[in-house]
Amino acid sequence: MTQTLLTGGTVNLNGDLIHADVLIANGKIAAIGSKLAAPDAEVIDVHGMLVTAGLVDIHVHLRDPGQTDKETIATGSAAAARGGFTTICAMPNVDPVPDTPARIQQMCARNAAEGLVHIKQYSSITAGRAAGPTVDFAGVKQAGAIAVSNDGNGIQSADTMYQALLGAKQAGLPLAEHVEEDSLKHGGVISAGAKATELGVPGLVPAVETSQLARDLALAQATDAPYHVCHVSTAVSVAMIRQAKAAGIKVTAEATPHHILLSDSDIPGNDANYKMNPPLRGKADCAALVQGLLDGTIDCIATDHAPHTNAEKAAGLCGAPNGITGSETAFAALYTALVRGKQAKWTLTQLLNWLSAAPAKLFNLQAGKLLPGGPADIAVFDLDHGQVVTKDEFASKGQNTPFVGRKLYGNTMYTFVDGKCVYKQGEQF
Ligand SMILES: NC(=O)N[C@@H](CC(=O)O)C(=O)O
Ligand SMILES: [Zn+2]
Repeated sequence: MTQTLLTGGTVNLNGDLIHADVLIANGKIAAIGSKLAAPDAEVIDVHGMLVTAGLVDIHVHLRDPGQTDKETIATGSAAAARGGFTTICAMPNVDPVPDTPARIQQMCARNAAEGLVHIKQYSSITAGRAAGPTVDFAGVKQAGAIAVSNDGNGIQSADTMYQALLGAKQAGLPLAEHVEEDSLKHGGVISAGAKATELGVPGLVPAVETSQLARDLALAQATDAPYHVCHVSTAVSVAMIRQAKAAGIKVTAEATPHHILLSDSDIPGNDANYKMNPPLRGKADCAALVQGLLDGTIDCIATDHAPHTNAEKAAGLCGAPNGITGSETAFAALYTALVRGKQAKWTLTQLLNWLSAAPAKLFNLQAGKLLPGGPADIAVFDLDHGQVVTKDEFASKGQNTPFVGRKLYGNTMYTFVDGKCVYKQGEQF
C-alpha cells in the first residue's frame, strides 16, 4: 500500500485552518488529524506550509488539437499542476471543435491519457462554434462533456441563445457564455478610455459586454435556465448580475485574476502581454469584482489560461491574438495582492473557496474539498517566501503574462492528484 504523510502543515479543512497531518493512502485521503502515525508512509515535512484541496479551474485553453505550438494537453496540465490546480475544464475552441458525442468521447480519452491533472471537457454550444445549429446537448453530456460554451466568441443571435439555454437546461448541462456583442467592437484592442487614447489604439466600450449580458439575462429569465457568465470585466456587469440574482434569475459568474488585479492604466505601452478578451478595464471595475466576490454576486475565480507564442505576441496590441496565461500565477497573484498585502480585502479561506469548492459546485464536479475517504487531490503552498515570476520556469508553452517580473507569495510546493505527486517545486515532471 502506497502511503504519503504530510506532516506539520496548516490544513484548510474546507474553510477551517487547523494544524494537522494528512495521510494519503492508495490515492485517497486516509486521515486528517494531529500526530498521525503511519510507519510505512513516505513522510513529507510541510511545516509552515498551507495544505489545501487541489484548486479547480473551470476556464482553460489547452489548444490541443489544432494549435499545439501554443500548448498541449500535457504542457497545459503541467502548468495547472504547477499552479496547484488538480481539476481543470478545457474550453472547446480547438480544431476540430469537440461538438459531437464522438469527438467529446475522443477528447475525454485523450485528456485522461495525456493529462497530469483531471481534465474535464467542454462541448461547444453550436456545431463548429459557428452561428448554428446547436449541438446534441443530451448526446455530448452522455459522452462526458461537463458544460457547454462557445468561449472565444459571443453568440450573436438571440434565438440561438434562447434555444441553447433551453437545450442545455433540459440536458442538465451548465452553459458558460463569453458575452461579446460583435457589432459594437469596431476593431478595439484594449478598453476604451484614457489609455487607449494615450496609446492611439482603438478601444472597446464596456457595452460590448453589458449589452449582450442584458440580452442573456432576459433570455435566462424567459427560459428559467441556468446561465454562467465567463470572465466578467465591468462594474456595470457586476451590478446587473447582482440585480438578476436578486430577481431569481439563475445566473452565476466567474472573474479572472487579471481582471481583478490589473486595470488598463497598468498597460505599460504597446505590450500584447496585457491584451486579452475581454480587455482590462478601469480601477473601479477591479474594485467591483473584488466586492462582487465578497457579496456572492461573482461565484468563483477562473483563470482563462490562454497561451500564445512569443512570436504572435510580439505583434503588439493591434496585431497579437487575445489572451494571457494564468494557471501558474493565479493563486499566488491573488494571495499576494488581496490576502497578504497591506490592502488585504479577502481572507485566505475565502480565496481558496473561490478557487476550489465554489467552481466545483457550479459545474457539479466531485472536486475542491478535502474529505477523508475522498480523492487525494491536494495542493501545498508556501505563503512565506516570495519568488519573482520568471518566463523560463513556466511549465506552460506560453510565456504571455503581465505577471512576469513580479514578486509573488503563495508559490506551489507540491501538487498531488489521486495521491500521486504531479508537481514538486524545482523538479521536472
Ligand atoms: N480570453 C482570451 O483573450 N482569449 C481566449 C478566448 C476567450 O476566452 O475569450 C483564447 O482562446 O485565446
Ligand atoms: Zn472568453
